[in-house]
Amino acid sequence: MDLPYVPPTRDAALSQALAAAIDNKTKPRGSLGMLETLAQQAGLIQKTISPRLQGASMLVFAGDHGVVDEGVSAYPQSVTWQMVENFLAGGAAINVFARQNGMALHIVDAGVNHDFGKRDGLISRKVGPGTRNFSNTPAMTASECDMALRHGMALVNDLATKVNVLGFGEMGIGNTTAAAAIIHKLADTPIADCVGAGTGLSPDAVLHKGRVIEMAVAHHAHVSEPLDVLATFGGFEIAMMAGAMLKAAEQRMILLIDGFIVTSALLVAARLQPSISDYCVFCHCSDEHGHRHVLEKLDATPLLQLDLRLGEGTGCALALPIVQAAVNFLCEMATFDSAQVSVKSEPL
Ligand SMILES: O=C(O)c1ccc[n+]([C@@H]2O[C@H](COP(=O)([O-])O)[C@@H](O)[C@H]2O)c1
Ligand SMILES: Cc1cc2nc[nH]c2cc1C
Repeated sequence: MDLPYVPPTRDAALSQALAAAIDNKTKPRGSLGMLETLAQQAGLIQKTISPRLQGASMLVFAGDHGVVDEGVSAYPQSVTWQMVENFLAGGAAINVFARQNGMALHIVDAGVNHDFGKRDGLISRKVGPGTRNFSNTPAMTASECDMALRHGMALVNDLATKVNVLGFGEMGIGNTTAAAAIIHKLADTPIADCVGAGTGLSPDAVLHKGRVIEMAVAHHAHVSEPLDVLATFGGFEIAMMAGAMLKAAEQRMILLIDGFIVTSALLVAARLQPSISDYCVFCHCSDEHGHRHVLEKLDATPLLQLDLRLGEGTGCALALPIVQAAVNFLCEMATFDSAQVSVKSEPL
């Protein structure tokens, strides 16, 4: 399959022009901290010293996981479709935060084990009724994985003319187990550092979850290529996100990365197109045990630390105003010249 090419955003001359524009604003040098880094990043992504946010959308991908048969989640699989209904009714946390911050919300059925029928507001891209249990068989076939990636790319193609900021969220009971296995394989992170409580497992149950992953990884010991790892351990929502992310970066959008599961999809994309990280804002560090470790492997500095562990893209919706502030200060703040403020500090 032809995957999108994602070029690095590196541009020494533009970077210098952005730094000069940022330093000319009426503030002590560097005093807007990470907002300055974000302003630089947005400028490099959009190839301009005056980046603009045209609009922001949130894509929430839902999928089910056969590995829940091993008792790896605190909640039953039916919660996946029930939460999709909640998204459609506007009552979930992501609905509240997206509304608050003016993000259009799109809910995608990537592979939920439920027949929703034809529903207003639900984007139906069901690859199958959930993945297979990866303890004893690959979660999906190569062609299912391919289909999920393609759907993700096509969805973003349709959005690319309308918005230039895209948040990624997910819903899927069992998906922290899939994400942990992917991260272990692709970031070479020890299983113990990838496994966490997910929706709220007890410490004993977390140990059991770790053993399930250990045995599955041993069963599929020969698997190592990113797309094979994705097909063997992933979920339809994770694969669709990976495709969507690659297309979004190709289209030079700003990608808002949520928590543990979204980062596992990004890791797959980054193993295929390493420069994709240039386009990513890592919105928060999740309370899920492994997130900190994978962020470190990606050399990513998360914007927020709020002890969230919900998913749904909630971290993206909460971080969006910070990204907006970064772009706004660069475009709207007065310069030392225009405001006639002295550039040099007084000698002490
Ligand atoms: O985003 C995160 O960091 C995160 C951390 C823990 C849990 N979740 C959410 O919880 C669900 C997966 O948890 P689990 O225990 O069923 O694997 C799934 O719907 C995720 O959106 C999300
Ligand atoms: C209720 C509930 C809501 C969620 N949202 C994302 N993952 C979730 C898991 C549960 C269990």
